[in-house]
Amino acid sequence: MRPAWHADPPVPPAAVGSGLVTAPKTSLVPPAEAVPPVRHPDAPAPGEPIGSHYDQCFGCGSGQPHGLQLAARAGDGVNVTAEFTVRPEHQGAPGLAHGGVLATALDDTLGSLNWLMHVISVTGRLETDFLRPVPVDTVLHLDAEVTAVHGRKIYCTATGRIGGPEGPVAVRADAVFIEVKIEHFVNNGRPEEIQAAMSDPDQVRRARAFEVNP
Ligand SMILES: CCCCC/C=C\C/C=C\C/C=C\C/C=C\CCCC(=O)SCCNC(=O)CCNC(=O)[C@H](O)C(C)(C)COP(=O)(O)OP(=O)(O)OC[C@H]1O[C@@H](n2cnc3c(N)ncnc32)[C@H](O)[C@@H]1OP(=O)(O)O
Repeated sequence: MRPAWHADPPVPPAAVGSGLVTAPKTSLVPPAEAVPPVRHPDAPAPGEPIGSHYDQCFGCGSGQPHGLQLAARAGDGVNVTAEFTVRPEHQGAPGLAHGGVLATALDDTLGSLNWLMHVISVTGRLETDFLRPVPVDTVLHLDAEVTAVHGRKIYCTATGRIGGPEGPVAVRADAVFIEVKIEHFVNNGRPEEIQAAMSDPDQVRRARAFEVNP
């Protein structure tokens, strides 16, 4: 007799309801009608630290002891640089950074481009290439830039180098971020954290920085 777990006949997969799951993926190559990004007049000056958008952010928040504590600085275009030191808590294999952690470093660096355009956006697609292993204690030198904008879609790219800011590329990513309103967070975040964020004057000031967007 066949064991109970042996399905007969094979069951077809359930229909997926979400349009996003069944829709073709947005290309990471900007369409011909895309326009170059514009540096906002109130963007941080070149070299200025950008600071964290949220102190509990796993990527850049100072309130996350196991987080990446990423420190980004504005570039002179619509670009940023950042450093991340791989710590033992970031391992995937013995002595090596976890790939997901490296993807987080790229993602968060790309997220800090929001401050250069004064647009709030979230990651829609992130495609990552892992080119070299990254040992614990390595400083990952990141840079990210917006390449084009099309409607709410922000096309951007990031690299992470090891052995110095001009060292070999260990990881890279292409991404599409999607512009959202502050309500995206207020309506979707867990109420406890949203309440705490809204009662924190520093957090409110950071969110307000995005309100004026000519
Ligand atoms: C007071 C409280 C304050 C709290 C907040 C504090 C500070 C705020 C300031 C800054 C913080 C901002 C960001 C954080 C920064 C860094 C962290 C690192 C980045 C992240 O870690 S962030 C988290 C991961 N991320 C998500 O959690 C997204 C989940 N997702 C969704 O929430 C929706 O899915 C959404 C909104 C993405 C889209 O939904 P939607 O309904 O608005 O979009 P819609 O369908 O209208 O599409 C419009 C056009 O975007 C294209 N499009 C849509 N989705 C796409 C996709 N996935 N890929 C490629 N293209 C896509 C369509 O194809 C169409 O294109 P077209 O116009 O050409 O037709």
